[in-house]
Amino acid sequence: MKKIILEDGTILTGEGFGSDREVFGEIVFQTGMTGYQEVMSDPSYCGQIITFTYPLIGNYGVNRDDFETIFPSLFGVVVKEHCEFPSNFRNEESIDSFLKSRDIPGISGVDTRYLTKVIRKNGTMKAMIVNGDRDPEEVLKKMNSSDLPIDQVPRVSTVKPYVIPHRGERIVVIDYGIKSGLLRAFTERNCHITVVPYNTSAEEIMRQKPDGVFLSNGPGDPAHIPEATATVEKLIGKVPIFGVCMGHHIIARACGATTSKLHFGHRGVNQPVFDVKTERTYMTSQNHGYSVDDNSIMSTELKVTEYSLNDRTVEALEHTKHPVFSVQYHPESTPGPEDTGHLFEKFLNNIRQEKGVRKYV
Ligand SMILES: NC(=O)CC[C@H](N)C(=O)O
Repeated sequence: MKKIILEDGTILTGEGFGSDREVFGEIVFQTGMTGYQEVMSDPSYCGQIITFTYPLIGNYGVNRDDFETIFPSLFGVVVKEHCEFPSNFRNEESIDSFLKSRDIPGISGVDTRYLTKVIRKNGTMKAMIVNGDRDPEEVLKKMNSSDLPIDQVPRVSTVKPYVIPHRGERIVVIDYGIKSGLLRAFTERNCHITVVPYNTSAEEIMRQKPDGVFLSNGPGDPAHIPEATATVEKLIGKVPIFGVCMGHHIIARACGATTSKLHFGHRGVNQPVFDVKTERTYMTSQNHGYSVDDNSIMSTELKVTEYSLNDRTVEALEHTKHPVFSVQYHPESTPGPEDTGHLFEKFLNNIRQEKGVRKYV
């Protein structure tokens, strides 16, 4: 028997699966009905324990193709039921065996509907998955005196630069914890990619003579990587820039806007966003716990171009003077809808316009 114990005193019991280790992290919920493999391997979940709201997880197994990173960094998994005998032509292993091999603990048999309501009401918070015989009072005491990690980006960013060669546009990707899906979006478009660590200087980036700079997704609070903001501040006006999720936060902060923590975040694959110029609604894939403060945009050179239809939070920004834009959501999907894949073409168009070359069609 295992227990999941929340900072607010909520205790739920279940059966352990995956690694047998005890774990401490931030409890969040994810509402996607499919895509658990991509979610479990998305580096933006580093430091978090994910509650899947869909009641059956693992039914189509885990395959070799759908990983978003080689070394998953999420801290734990909470499910209603995990499937022990997956069935799919791509299936290679069960999520139990996958989580065991990566030393990530899970707990099943939990009333995830109730747990999600608790998180929705009280916000994301500290939590521990522990063995059933542990004294909850002791666990709570330990939890209250421990801090959640703040070094997630250094943990998941690449340590050394690497190149994915191609003949197309030369893109420097700043890696705050990049998903493979984003790299694939660029390689599919024949871009020559140089991936650099999160703390690479603006001078070093410009030395690569990039046609454009892409700022990736990544875990944790953007305020914890001030060096990234300082770098992007220097790059704005020198080169076209596109940012996604953490990259969106960094662009906002580099332009003088502020970011803050959401009560329970957006994590799922059917998050509607509204484009104020075209009046179109897009379904998007999202995974974030922070957002850009709308009222901080007025005093910057940015404008808000899209809003969330769920809670009116800022979903996209555009610079009014330079070819710099960003989105809060994931245009690469994986998992989720592909409504906004055209944003990669928009970035390449910005690059070609800067270079005076014909438009990308
Ligand atoms: N997916 C992301 O890049 C998430 C950005 C940031 N870590 C947040 O939680 O808001």
